[in-house]
Formats: sequence, C-alpha cells, structure tokens
Amino acid sequence: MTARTSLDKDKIKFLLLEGIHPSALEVLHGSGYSQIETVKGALPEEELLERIADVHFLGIRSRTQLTPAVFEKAHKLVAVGAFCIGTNQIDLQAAREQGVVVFNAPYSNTRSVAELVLAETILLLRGIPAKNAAVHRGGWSKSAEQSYEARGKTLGIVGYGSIGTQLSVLAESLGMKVIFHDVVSKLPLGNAHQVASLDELLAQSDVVSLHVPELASTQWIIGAPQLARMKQGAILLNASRGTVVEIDALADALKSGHLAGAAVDVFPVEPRSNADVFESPLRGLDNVILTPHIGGSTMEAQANIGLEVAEKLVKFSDNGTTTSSVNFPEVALPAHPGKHRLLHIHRNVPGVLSQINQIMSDNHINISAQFLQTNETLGYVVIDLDARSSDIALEKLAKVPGTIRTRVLF
Ligand SMILES: NC(=O)c1ccc[n+]([C@@H]2O[C@H](COP(=O)([O-])OP(=O)(O)OC[C@H]3O[C@@H](n4cnc5c(N)ncnc54)[C@H](O)[C@@H]3O)[C@@H](O)[C@H]2O)c1
Ligand SMILES: O=C(O)[C@H](O)COP(=O)(O)O
Repeated sequence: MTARTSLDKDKIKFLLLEGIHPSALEVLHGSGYSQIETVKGALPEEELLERIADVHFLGIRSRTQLTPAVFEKAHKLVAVGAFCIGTNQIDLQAAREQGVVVFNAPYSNTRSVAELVLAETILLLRGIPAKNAAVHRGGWSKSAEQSYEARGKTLGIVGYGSIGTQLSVLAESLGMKVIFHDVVSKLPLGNAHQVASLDELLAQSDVVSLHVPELASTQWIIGAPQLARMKQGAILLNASRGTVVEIDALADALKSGHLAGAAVDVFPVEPRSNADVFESPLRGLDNVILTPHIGGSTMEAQANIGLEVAEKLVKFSDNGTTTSSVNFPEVALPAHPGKHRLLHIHRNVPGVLSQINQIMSDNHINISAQFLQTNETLGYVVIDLDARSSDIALEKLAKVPGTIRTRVLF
C-alpha cells in the first residue's frame, strides 16, 4: 500500500524535463502518483515560467536553468530533482528562500564519466582522432610517430572527488602514474599522490583531466598561462563544466602544437536542444574529440539516476524526509501511521522552535514526535500530532515570524 498525502496523489503534479529515464516514471507510478508530464528537451525560459506555476515537483538535468525568476513563479513547487550530479544550474539560494528542497544523484554516473575519460586518454595518446579523420578522407599514413602507450605516463587529475578517484583507480590499472590536485587534502587511492598546486600538476602531467564542480572559484582555472605550463605534447580532457576552461586559449594551444590533443565534453555555451547547431572554435580540429555533454549519458547511469532521484522525491512527498538534499537540513523520518505530520520550514533565526512549542502548549496540542534540523540559513521542524489538532496547528504555525512554508501530510 502506498503512503497517503494530504493533497490527493492524483492532484500532485510532476513535470519531468530533458528526457529523464523512464525508470523515474516507474517509481512515481508505483508510489501512486499519476499526474506526470514528460518533456524530451529543456524548455525555453518563457515557457518554463508559464508552466512552473502549477507544478509541485520538477525534474531537470543539466540544461534547465532555474533562476530566481523561475522560483518566484513557482508558487506550488515543493521540490526539484536534478537527475544528474551538478546543481550549478539551480539557484540554490532562491530555492531555499522559497522553501523548495533540491535533490540530485551524486554518484550514479561517476563510473560512466571515468570510463569515457580513460578511453579518450588512450585514443588521444595514440593520435587516433586525427588518424581516423585522415583515413576517412582517403589518407593513409602508417607510422608510429607521436603514438604512445598509456602505461608509464603521468595522469594529472584536477578535483579528486567521486569521478576523480574512480578515474585514478582505473588509470593505475593501466599502469599510469597518477597525481592529483584538490583544494581539500584527500586520502590518495592506490599509489596516487596529491601535489601542492595546480601549477605543479600541470608541469608534471602527460595527460590532465578536469573533475571540479562549477563554482566561482573554478571559473576559467585553465586559461592561456596554465596551458603554457603544460608539457609540450600533453593532452587535456574536460568532462567537468564548460566554465572551467577558456576555450579560445585551448584552441590556440592546440593549433600551435603545444598540446597534442584534447577531449572536451562540456562547453561555455551548449545548444539547448539536439536540433540546435553547436558552435565552437574547436570544431574542425582533428586532434580534438568533441562530445555533446554525454559523459554521464549511459543507459546504466540514466536508469540508476531515474530510480535514485525519483525515490528521493517520493520520500519527501510522502513523509517529509530530506536525506541527501543539497540545500536543506537533512532529516530522515520514520513512518507516521495514524498521525498527521506538520512540516514547518523557517529562516534559521533564534526562538522559532520555542514559539512553535508555545503554540502547541497554549492550544493543548499533544505532540507525539518532533524532529528539528537546521543549516546555516534554514530550519526544518517536523511534528507528528493527532488528526483533530492539525488544522489549528497549521494555521498558527504559518503565522510564526520567520516561517517560509508549512505543509501537512497524512
Ligand atoms: N560531463 C558529464 O556528463 C558530467 C557527469 C557528471 C559530473 N560532471 C561534472 O563533474 C563534476 C565533478 O563531479 P564529482 O562527482 O567528481 O564531484 P565531487 O564533488 O565528488 O568532486 C569534486 C572535487 O573537486 C574538488 N575541487 C573543488 N574546487 C577545486 C579547485 N578549485 N581545484 C581543485 N579541486 C577542486 C573538490 O574538493 C572535490 O574533491 C560535477 O560537479 C559535474 O559538474 C559532468
Ligand atoms: O552533472 C551531471 O551529472 C552531468 O553534467 C550530466 O548532466 P546531464 O544529465 O544533463 O547529462
């Protein structure tokens, strides 16, 4: 039997954009939700602004930009599922201010990215992209010139997180030496070792692979000066975010022959849909592998992401659990059979909990369970109580200064 919610499940509206895997639909249908609209691509902002107004749950991937303007129109929105790793496309602050919980899938596509990057490393070290292009044009230059094994080469990984560490292990199994740079001290896996600076990594590596998130501090960290520090004939791979590498500087380093090759999966500007034209100064360079942001796009990864994020949305909708949310205090909640559950989201200012409890006491409301978790800016209180008291409690709690949003589940 699926859990009940105060709003009938067939009135709770899901909008899933960007071709989210059908595994998500299976989870939602299996949990009793039937109002689910799916869209293959991302929506233009004007259309999103129009359609968001009556949506309770929104599913997106990396293309949909959720700006403050979108959240302003999203009066009914309670949660966003990012069916991917990155959440840089979402204004998390605006989401918090509206009391909208954001979930993602932090691990489901890491293996897919690591495998792609490793495959590209082997192809680029052998000069295969250029050879392939030449043979397609009728050329035939059989030669070992500029072709190398991966074994014994140094791979420099920038960002030693989930993807960077997977890549590290796979590359060592090929016999590569691995060094990495991270802003945090990390336990090295295998024989990898952390170097003190990005410059040191760039100077020592035959292959450099970038695996940092999109942040103000990672913007354009690879520009002309950093490319110049790389070894003559080195290779650069970027499957992280398009704002990490200055693309014109990379094109120059490739055209001058300073770099032997590159593989790029993410770009400063990416087409909105598969029907749009891709423009880049890297187009037409035979020693560059260009892929359309498909690092995490394998059947396995997408099916797992669909399950993982849909399950998080269902748990939040059914019982208020926020475990592994990227912008909310995390609360793992038990079932609440026979009770009503009040969710109270508020700004994290002193005195809110005491005011809530005063209201309960003044109105003789018996609390059967209470949970509180806060982060820097938000407080999340969950109260289980008798059905007969929930209307009055909801009404009073909504008036507590600092309240952002209240909901009842039963
Ligand atoms: N191409 C794709 O399809 C695809 C798929 C998945 C993820 N991604 C991108 O890859 C990124 C990394 O994914 P992850 O799961 O490994 O993330 P992660 O959060 O596990 O790891 C990121 C690492 O980067 C480090 N870091 C942050 N700033 C840094 C800096 N300035 N210099 C060096 N290190 C820094 C962090 O400390 C962390 O260890 C994601 O944020 C996403 O943008 C792309
Ligand atoms: O952040 C991610 O997981 C990747 O960039 C993949 O994004 P996508 O789901 O849009 O392919």
